[in-house]
Amino acid sequence: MTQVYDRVALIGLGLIASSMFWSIKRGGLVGEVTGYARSAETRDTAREIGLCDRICDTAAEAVKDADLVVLCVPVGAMGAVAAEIAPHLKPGATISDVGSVKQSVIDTVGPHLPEGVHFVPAHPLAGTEHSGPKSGFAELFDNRWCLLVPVPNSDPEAVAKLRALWEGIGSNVEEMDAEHHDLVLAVTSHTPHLIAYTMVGVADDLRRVTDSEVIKYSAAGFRDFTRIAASDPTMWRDVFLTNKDATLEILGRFTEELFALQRAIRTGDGDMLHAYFTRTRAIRRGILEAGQDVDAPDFGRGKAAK
Ligand SMILES: NC(=O)C1=CN([C@@H]2O[C@H](COP(=O)(O)OP(=O)(O)OC[C@H]3O[C@@H](n4cnc5c(N)ncnc54)[C@H](O)[C@@H]3O)[C@@H](O)[C@H]2O)C=CC1
Ligand SMILES: O=C(O)C(=O)Cc1ccc(O)cc1
Repeated sequence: MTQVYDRVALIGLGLIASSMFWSIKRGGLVGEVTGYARSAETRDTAREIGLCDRICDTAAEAVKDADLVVLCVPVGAMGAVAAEIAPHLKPGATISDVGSVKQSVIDTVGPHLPEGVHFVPAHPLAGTEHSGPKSGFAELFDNRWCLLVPVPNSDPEAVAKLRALWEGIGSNVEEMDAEHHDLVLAVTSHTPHLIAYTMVGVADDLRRVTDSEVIKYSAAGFRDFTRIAASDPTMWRDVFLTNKDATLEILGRFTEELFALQRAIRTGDGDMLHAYFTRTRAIRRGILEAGQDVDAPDFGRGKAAK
């Protein structure tokens, strides 16, 4: 595979940054990858496991001379990290991110960036419930979507290079505007996570069902909820605080539908329930016929998947 960038800096060394590093290495896509994490413990762990070609003790040192800087921290921390690194960015460098919400990143990172630095926000639609520098693996992004969300003045050449990197990493790349991205993700990822958190909370509150019974008798649906509800609390707090409007919009629609189903159960309206479940079954079958494997444990699997 051909090299896309000479030097890339990864800021925040968790699941996404570590997976990016291993897949960049697998593909020989970058000359040198530097890394920075704010905690000394994370930097030590990264050095121990060979994560990044060089781990730096300051963000300034990590981004110095980097052609691409990728912010891999929770969405709520993006602005502060951008302010810290901005004075040290190389003129002509590209700055990107992997945050799950895009308008907030554009609003909080954009104002800190100096003239001559290209800003191309991005979001890989792949992840797990695990976090930290040891949780990454090279195959995470294979055949998954990565959405690029260029800002109005994003340089087309900078966008094309970032696209080449994500394609080299194994993803299918598409471009989308931030508002649309945040609404789509509220439907496909953010609200489902909130529902999983709620369902696990409800089971935990049910004193009649002991923990061991919940685990012993949990069928696949509830198990999937517990996996999703084990996701990183800081990351998901930030997702809901920053994608507030779209999540509330989808949640409003969700509760309306839930009340309609609740009413059908109370009144014994079997026809309504049957018609509803027939419609939702057709949606899933439609997804499968379109060639998308929705059995994957996460949302947003790419077209090329089996
Ligand atoms: N976990 C997932 O499934 C996915 C996550 N994302 C996005 O990727 C980004 C990173 O997520 P993960 O790698 O999963 O998280 P993680 O929790 O594994 O790693 C986050 C890293 O950021 C650092 N960090 C946290 N707060 C910070 C702050 N205030 N200043 C500087 N560094 C800070 C942490 O120490 C850690 O090194 C988030 O914005 C998330 O929304 C995107 C796709 C999937
Ligand atoms: O683990 C799962 O089920 C996921 O949904 C992974 C995920 C989490 C957050 C994202 O922004 C994108 C993908």
